[in-house]
Amino acid sequence: MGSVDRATLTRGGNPVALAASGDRAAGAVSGDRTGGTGAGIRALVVPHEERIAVIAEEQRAVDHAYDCVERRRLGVDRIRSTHGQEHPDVGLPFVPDVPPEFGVEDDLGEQPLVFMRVDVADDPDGRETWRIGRRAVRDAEGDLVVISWTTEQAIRWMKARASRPGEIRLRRKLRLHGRTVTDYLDDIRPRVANRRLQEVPEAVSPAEEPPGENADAFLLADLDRARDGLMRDIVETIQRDQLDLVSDGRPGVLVVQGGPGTGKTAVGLHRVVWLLDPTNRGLAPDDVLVVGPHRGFLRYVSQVLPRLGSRGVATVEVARLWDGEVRAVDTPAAHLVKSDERMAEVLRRVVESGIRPEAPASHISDDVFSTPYRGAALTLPGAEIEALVVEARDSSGPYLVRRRKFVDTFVDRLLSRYAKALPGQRPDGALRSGIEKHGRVASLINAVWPALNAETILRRTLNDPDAIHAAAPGVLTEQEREAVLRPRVSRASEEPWTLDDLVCLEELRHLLSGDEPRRYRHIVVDEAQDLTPMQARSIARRCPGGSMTVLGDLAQTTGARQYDVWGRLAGILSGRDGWHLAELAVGYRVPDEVMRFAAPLARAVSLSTTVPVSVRPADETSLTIARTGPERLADEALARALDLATADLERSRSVALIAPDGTALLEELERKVAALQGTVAADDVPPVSVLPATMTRGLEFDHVVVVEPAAIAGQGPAGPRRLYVAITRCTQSLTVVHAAPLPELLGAPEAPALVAPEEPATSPITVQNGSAPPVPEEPTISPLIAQNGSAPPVPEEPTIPEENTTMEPDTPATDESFRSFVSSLEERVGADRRCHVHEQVRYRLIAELHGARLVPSQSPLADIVCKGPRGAVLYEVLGEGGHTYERMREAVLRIMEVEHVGGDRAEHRFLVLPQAPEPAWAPAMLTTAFDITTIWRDGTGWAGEDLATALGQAPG
Ligand SMILES: Nc1ncnc2c1ncn2[C@@H]1O[C@H](COP(=O)(O)OP(=O)(O)OP(=O)(O)O)[C@@H](O)[C@H]1O
Repeated sequence: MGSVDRATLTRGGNPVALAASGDRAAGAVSGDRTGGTGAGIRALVVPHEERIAVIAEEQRAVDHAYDCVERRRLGVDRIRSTHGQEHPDVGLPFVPDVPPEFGVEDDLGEQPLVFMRVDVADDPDGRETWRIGRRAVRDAEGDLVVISWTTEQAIRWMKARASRPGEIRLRRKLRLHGRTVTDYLDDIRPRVANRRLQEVPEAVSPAEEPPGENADAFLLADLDRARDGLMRDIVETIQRDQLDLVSDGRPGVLVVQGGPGTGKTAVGLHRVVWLLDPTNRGLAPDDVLVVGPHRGFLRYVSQVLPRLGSRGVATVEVARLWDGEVRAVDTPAAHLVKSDERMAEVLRRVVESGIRPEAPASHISDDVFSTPYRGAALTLPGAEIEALVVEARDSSGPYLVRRRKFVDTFVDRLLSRYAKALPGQRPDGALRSGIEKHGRVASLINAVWPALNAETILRRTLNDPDAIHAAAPGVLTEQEREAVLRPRVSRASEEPWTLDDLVCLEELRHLLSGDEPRRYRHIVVDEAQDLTPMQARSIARRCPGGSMTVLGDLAQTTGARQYDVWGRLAGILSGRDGWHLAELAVGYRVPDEVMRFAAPLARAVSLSTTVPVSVRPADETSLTIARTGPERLADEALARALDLATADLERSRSVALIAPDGTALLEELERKVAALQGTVAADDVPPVSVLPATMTRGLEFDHVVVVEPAAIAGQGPAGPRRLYVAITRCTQSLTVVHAAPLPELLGAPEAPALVAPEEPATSPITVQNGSAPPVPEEPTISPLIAQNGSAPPVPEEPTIPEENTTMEPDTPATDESFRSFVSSLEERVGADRRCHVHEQVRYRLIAELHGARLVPSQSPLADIVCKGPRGAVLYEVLGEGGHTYERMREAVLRIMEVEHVGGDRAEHRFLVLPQAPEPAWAPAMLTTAFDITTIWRDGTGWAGEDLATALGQAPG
């Protein structure tokens, strides 16, 4: 037997590495590092020559694919040259798979053309082996050599589970460096062991692996690569749940909720490519619009679509969707009113109030409008004019279209009376037009139905208290009306238009003339949690078909407005096909340690969202908290950023310094970095960016240094959410440098397990270089963090109201043993809550109960208690692996202990499991024996007995 290169581990039944050649990919694999359960470990020993032979075979196939590309390129060049300079591309439509702008190699950049091989049994096309790549490639006979990853067939194969491979006999992931195959990984293999492979029988659970559990060596290596400030596509390592959303074929709006780094942006961009594929929706590039939060974000994602072969898709920064220049910023109060969809009603009323059916007295005498005109009179009774106005007003259509209707009928009536009075006159177009332009006629028209423009109306609404007060009754409160008023400026050109004003102006143009902005067949909106309702209305107008992909995270809202659930925004955005919500729950960016550090803050800022489980292995260098004096903040942060930027000798690592917006600290950092960059040659400039916290949405860096988080969190109601965004931008490490105490939800100063009050926390800066003054009063850094940078255990969640806790413990203070019992129980409950799965399930249920308009609460002992329409309910939640009978029995005991301490028994008691129980008879057993009911997570919903009671639904 040949030499052994690498063993393969399986997680959840999937082999995760095979025969890697000692590079980082395979080196990254271990059951522990990927957080796996260790179940089903299969050792697979691959002889060296076997590996060489496989790589050689794959290399031949890859070379052939590139040869075909080259052949096609020559063919295209030939066609172009035969059609002359003027119409070089006229014959190209007849060449299969030619991208709109030919040049596959250039489009791909460094990305490999081919990344997967699939062998199938009983293939209807009569072939056994297929290769999947970023583009389709055909050979000289027109046969497919590589199929595009976007085809239905490729997606089905990429999504297949190792435990249910279907027709797949072999699925081989390929790793290439340029055009060279360097490695491969077979994650579905022939069932019959190859005679050259020796397989140790596996003990694999047939249960499907939870999301993220199939993280393989290629994925982990990919996540570890240095970030150069530009996003890359993820087709080679895309995960099943992500691919499901990319290829979701349902009509309507698809809302993708997901915590930081769960791949929402990646999913949105890959979905665009999927939609453009002629075998899927076949949209043209200019049918699609991608809306991003800011220019930096658009730059960051700019390479992804071209690399995937999709050029010509418009991308736009959200604020640029509306015509006009933003000259000012609204006060928070004005912003909240003007961006609310009630503003659309106010504007509608302002516009309609322009129509005044009763002609003013100056135009009417003796109830008749009459004016001399070329030897006769133009006359019409006032009542008739009023009827014409009312009729046009009550018809459908925009203001100016209805005005035209009125003008036409009014002039027609004048004309016909006039023609009768002067029989020699021909009622032709010239006469008609003359009558319409006649001064008194035009003046009456303008008096009853003025020709308005959007700017004039909005200025009046915002400057004139009478206008807004007249339009707002029943829609805006007195205070809200006051909030939008601003002093009048004398010239329209000086009006301080804000972004919300520009959105209102578009709404007004729509009301006035029916003006439609450019329309698209599909719109992707990223960071959509920050859209205002008025912006959402306007975006919906751009997509009358209601086909959109809406990506966001409610916990990352950085604007003044926060949505508890997606329903409100999605309802505005969607059309007749409605909307669907999907959630991504696995994080691919942020290291586990940093995510845990951020988790309490995430839960505090949005109860309804799931904190992602990080697929990136824990690493004790991922998190550093450092305290220094206020005068040294900038220097200390910069020193740390530079250290990080230059620490990795093998590759350049990107670093972001994130500071509170609009502060002297931010300016100081910007100045210092600019000065530094001015002093070194371009090649030596460390890749350090300085960013205000509000400009970090959607971005990522290898290392992030967040400076003075308390100041970020303190910047208005959105501050804590901005801080959450800032601390979740890193792929390698987060450093927090602070002078002020850390915000409670980060440092958790009062969490007893973390703080040793008698021991002043030591700043690592002080310890390391002695440069910072000691800060003896520092109460916020846990010794745990200061010593090893690891994240604290998740502290007790303080945000859920405690009222309604019918089973609040009532400890008899005199009974020492009872107290010890209670504290041991609390400890066990606390330990459970440090399990991600436990907390995911628990918060999901809490969100569900809030959705049912109940007020769930928790205590140090009870996971959830809730007074529902069917009485008080106590829930005991189980974490990872909690679906076994043994764990369920333990949980029953826990319920009894909790009730014993509370001295009360709930009317309903539920066990809440993360997945379906095994064995299936367990719930019935527990109901019969203990009167405890079991429910569990089932995909994105719930299953089990008596769900109506469990989910707080009213009887009947
Ligand atoms: N399946 C995957 N394989 C490799 N990398 C992935 C995968 N999924 C996501 N990533 C990487 O994780 C990082 C985060 O992805 P992305 O920016 O799409 O997340 P997000 O959910 O939009 O994050 P945020 O909400 O913080 O903006 C990116 O570097 C992306 O390339």
